[in-house]
Amino acid sequence: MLNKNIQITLASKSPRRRKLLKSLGLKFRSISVDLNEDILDGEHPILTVKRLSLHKLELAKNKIKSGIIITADTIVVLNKEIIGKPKNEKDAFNILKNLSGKTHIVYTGFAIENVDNQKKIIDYEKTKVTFRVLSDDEINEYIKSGSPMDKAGAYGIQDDYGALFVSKINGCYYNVVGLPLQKLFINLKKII
Ligand SMILES: Cc1cn([C@H]2C[C@H](O)[C@@H](COP(=O)(O)OP(=O)(O)OP(=O)(O)O)O2)c(=O)[nH]c1=O
Repeated sequence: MLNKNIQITLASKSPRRRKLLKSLGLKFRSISVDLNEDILDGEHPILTVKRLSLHKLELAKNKIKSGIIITADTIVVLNKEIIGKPKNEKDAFNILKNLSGKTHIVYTGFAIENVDNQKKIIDYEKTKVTFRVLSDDEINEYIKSGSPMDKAGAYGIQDDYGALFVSKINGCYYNVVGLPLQKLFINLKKII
């Protein structure tokens, strides 16, 4: 469905993003970009995920000189407060305790550029996720699995426990995992 001859690079160290992009049936290579993901006081979440995705794209362009580059950034927002990845296990516990029994919003920004024709799109998707009330024991057990530590909001909806924590979702599931596949695909077609 996309021009098969074009080289696609996913600039992300997230194994989830790699798996998601693969599910579109696209051939691509992956590289890592290292960005200190600073959250600015008072910045709207949409601007945050778009800014960070663009920053990752600019870093990737130092390494990749042709074809299409894809980057993304995911954050969780509860009561207007941006929650990134947990700093440690105690932080993960507090985050999950806070999300328990409430609805939060997951924003994923993405930046795509066709380096050959310089067409570039920066966009985002948002999904509402509701957690049931979690017990301290459940949270501690999940933290012991190690899974929360590299994920925004300290959980993975795709994890065994994640599936047990989430009672309702409104919007794109893949967006929560880290890449809004449908919106991404529609936009990729525009820059080829
Ligand atoms: C909310 C949620 C987040 N996540 C993940 C997606 C992202 O990998 C991570 C958020 O961190 P990001 O900073 O968006 O991405 P990353 O550091 O993992 O990778 P890179 O910057 O190199 O692209 O949280 C899940 O896997 N499942 C979930 O349910």
